[in-house]
Formats: sequence, C-alpha cells, structure tokens
Amino acid sequence: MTDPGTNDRGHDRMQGPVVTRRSQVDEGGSTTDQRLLDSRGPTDWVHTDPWRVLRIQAEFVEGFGALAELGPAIAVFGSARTPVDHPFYAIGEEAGRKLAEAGFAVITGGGPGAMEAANKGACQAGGVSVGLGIELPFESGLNQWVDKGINFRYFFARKTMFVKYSQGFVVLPGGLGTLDELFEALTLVQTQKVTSFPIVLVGTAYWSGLVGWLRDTAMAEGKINPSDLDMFVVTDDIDEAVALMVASKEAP
Ligand SMILES: C/C(=C\CNc1ncnc2c1ncn2[C@@H]1O[C@H](COP(=O)(O)O)[C@@H](O)[C@H]1O)CO
Repeated sequence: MTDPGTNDRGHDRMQGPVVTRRSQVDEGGSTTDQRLLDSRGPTDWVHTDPWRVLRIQAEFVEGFGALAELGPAIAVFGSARTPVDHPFYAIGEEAGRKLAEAGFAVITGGGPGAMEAANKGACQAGGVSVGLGIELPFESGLNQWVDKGINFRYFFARKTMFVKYSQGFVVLPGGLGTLDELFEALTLVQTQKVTSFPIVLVGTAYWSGLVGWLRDTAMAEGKINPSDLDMFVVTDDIDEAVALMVASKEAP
C-alpha cells in the first residue's frame, strides 16, 4: 500500500497552487520556474498589445508608488527650448523657487529649458524637485536639477501623474507640448473632471494672441462659454501665480 501522501513513486507534484498525486500526476510535467528559466521561445509577444498593457500598467504602478507621498505639488510647464540666458528661464527659476518656499513640491517634465529652470529654482530653494521624463526619439534625459525622477514610455500615463499629483498648473511660454498640457488641464476643469485646479499662464505678451483668439473667435462663435475664460489667469507676476496656488490649497 502506497503512503496516502505520495504517488506511486513517492512524490507529490506541485504546479503553482495545484497539488497532484498518484494517477493525477503528469510525470513529464515541469515546474513553472523551470519553464520560465529553461526556454526562451518565440519573442513576438513583446511587441503585442496585451504585453504593452502590462507595461502601461507598470507605469501607473511605478508612478503612483513613487508619487503617492509627495505632498502638495504644483506642475510647471514650459518650453523645452527656452535658452538658459533667456528672461523666461529666470522666470522659471523664480517660479520653482517661490513655489518651493511656499511649501509645494515642483513637478516638471524633467527636460531642458523652462522645465530645467523650474527644477533648478525648486532644488536650490531646498524644495522637492520632481521630473516626469518621457522617452523621446531624441533623448535628452532628466535635467540635473531633478531630485526625484521617473521616466515614462507613454505620454498618457505621464500626463495622468501631472494632474493626479499636482494641485495646480503654472504654464510658462512654450510650444506644442506646453499647449497640449495646458489644454488637457483646461478640458479637465471645463468638464469638471478636476475641481479647484488653478491654472496660471505666465507671460502676458506671449499668451495674448492665444487668449485673444479664445475670446474673439472660439467664444464669439459659441465654441466655448464666457465662463471658460475664467478657468485661467494670465500674469507676469510670479508672486501672484504662487499666491493663487496657495489660496487654492487653503480653500475649504
Ligand atoms: C526639444 C528637446 C527636448 C525635449 N525633451 C523633453 N523632455 C521632457 N518633456 C518634454 C520634452 N519636450 C517636451 N516636453 C513636454 O512638453 C512640454 C514642453 O514642450 P514644448 O513643445 O517645448 O512647449 C513640457 O512641459 C514637457 O512636459 C531638445 O531641446
């Protein structure tokens, strides 16, 4: 008589959580670890959408994990092409510094130009300087003033992090990337996906054309409501921008 705890050859077979004995044992079976480590097999699956879904999921997991305990934060957007000696670079630094002094972590895209300026200001003021980088064909990497950086493959996962972990946006002069970030925020406020989310455009001269078009064309033609123009403030004064962020944080 065989011991009831073993099969005819004296072994339990465990495959993951499943235990088999006697007639149920597949003698030729390998363990999951063996199959993982022994064979490479075809590689096409790394280029399939189901696998990409896992990578996308991993970006959310990593992002949420890294940023969950960040505390109050403001995202600063602006051109990757702002030169270091341009007045808008100095304004970016001032924004980063004053936001840090007001107790905010500063989140940027982690790249060069206005992003670097805001990270530099925050870092030099002893604040928390965060960069959410993006994999690009022309990789520039995280700027040197980022103290906490995450590199994303997917723009949409990265954009979720900006909105989820900041309480407001400061938008410095920029191009398509900056406009994308600005209009995503405006759409989320307009559709009430986010509430009490101050958006400040810094640089009255730079933004006047866009604001004029929104008022004189988009609003005049009924494509946006007059109240939509109240979703953002345009200023040249960083103190005003920071004060709006502080007031929003303190509002009940
Ligand atoms: C153009 C160059 C580097 C680009 N590197 C970037 N790194 C991180 N984030 C970026 C980068 N480029 C754009 N972004 C995002 O868009 C916004 C700026 O875009 P814009 O078109 O320059 O206005 C910015 O806020 C980032 O989130 C080499 O110089």
